[in-house]
Amino acid sequence: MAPNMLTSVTANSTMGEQQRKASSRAFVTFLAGNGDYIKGVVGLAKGLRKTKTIYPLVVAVLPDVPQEHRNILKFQGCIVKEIEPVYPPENQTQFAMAYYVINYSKLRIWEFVEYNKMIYLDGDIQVFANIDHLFDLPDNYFYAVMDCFCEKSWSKTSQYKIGHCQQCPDRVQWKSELGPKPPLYFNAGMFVYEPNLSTYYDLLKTCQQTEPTSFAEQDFLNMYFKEKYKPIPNVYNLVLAMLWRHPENVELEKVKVVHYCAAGSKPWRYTGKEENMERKDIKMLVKKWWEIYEDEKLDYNNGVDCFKSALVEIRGLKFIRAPSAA
Ligand SMILES: O=c1ccn([C@@H]2O[C@H](COP(=O)(O)OP(=O)(O)O[C@H]3O[C@H](CO)[C@H](O)[C@H](O)[C@H]3O)[C@@H](O)[C@H]2O)c(=O)[nH]1
Ligand SMILES: O[C@H]1[C@H](O)[C@@H](O)[C@H](O)[C@@H](O)[C@H]1O
Ligand SMILES: [Mn+2]
Repeated sequence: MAPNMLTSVTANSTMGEQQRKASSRAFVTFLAGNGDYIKGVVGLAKGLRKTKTIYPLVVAVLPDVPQEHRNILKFQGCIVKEIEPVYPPENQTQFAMAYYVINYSKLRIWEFVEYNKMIYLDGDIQVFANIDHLFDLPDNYFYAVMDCFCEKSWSKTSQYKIGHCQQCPDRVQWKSELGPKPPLYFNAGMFVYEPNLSTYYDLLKTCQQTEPTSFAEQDFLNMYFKEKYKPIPNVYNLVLAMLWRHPENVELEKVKVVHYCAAGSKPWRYTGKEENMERKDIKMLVKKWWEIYEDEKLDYNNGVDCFKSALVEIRGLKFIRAPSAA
């Protein structure tokens, strides 16, 4: 007898509850341009599937993402939503990376009010263990992982210049002559938030009244949400530089979410030549990303999965596993 049997069950409250939650929550990522970040997003979609999340992945795409790439995303089960770019006010700022200017467009994800709660993940993130429980954190906060200030990308900041990092605040303490101690600062590659139209309009308005700075929308979001920010453990967004800057703060075997943001660490561009990239732990994490990206079993199976979800949606049907040898 076939191991998987389709069995009709009356929708019970647990299932109804599950479906209600699943339709009001989603992961969301952001894609711009026709370059290779599409690979990151495909890898992320497959990684999330591997964790057996019950939530979909929405991809907010800028108009410059080609149709062919949008089709690949749909084929991977993603919900593709086009957003308009957001431009910051003009000034002379040199962003830490010139392309960070496009990241202001991320502010559009507050507009996705068909969802009550979302988890934003950068395209250069991989999720190795289920994080659905983060959707159950109390509402009205902004949850994210604290950043590290020790890499060269921070060289223009006072923190970097004096050697102060919030990951080990006692090594070099903040100097009061530099002004009041800055509030905790999060990395904006991963956060839990609630879409909301009044927040959305206010974000856009405030953004237009705020001078752009090195870390673009990441600096802006830190400023905007400083009262609502609640740090969560770094297992939910391991910024790779933590491995060599603050190894005492990392328990690698417990890490659920890896952010390949260090220079040279994007798995689809990895050569191993840049500083720190020859490390064993980095090689291992890059390999793990590739194993997910190349695993065909993790591709969204249009034939079977679409059929299953349509039935569950329409008829309240549920799949149960029949005894293997009846
Ligand atoms: O050509 C590009 C460049 C970026 N992205 C998207 O934008 C995200 C952010 O870019 P990076 O991941 O390269 O940026 P970092 O991780 O170095 O940057 C960090 O700082 C940035 C400051 O703008 C953002 O806040 C970003 O989310 C945060 O993780 C990518 O993951 C990807 O989803 C694209 O789609 N195409
Ligand atoms: O957004 C940046 C980026 O990801 C950098 O690579 C990293 O050095 C930073 O800590 C982070 O804030
Ligand atoms: Mn990133």
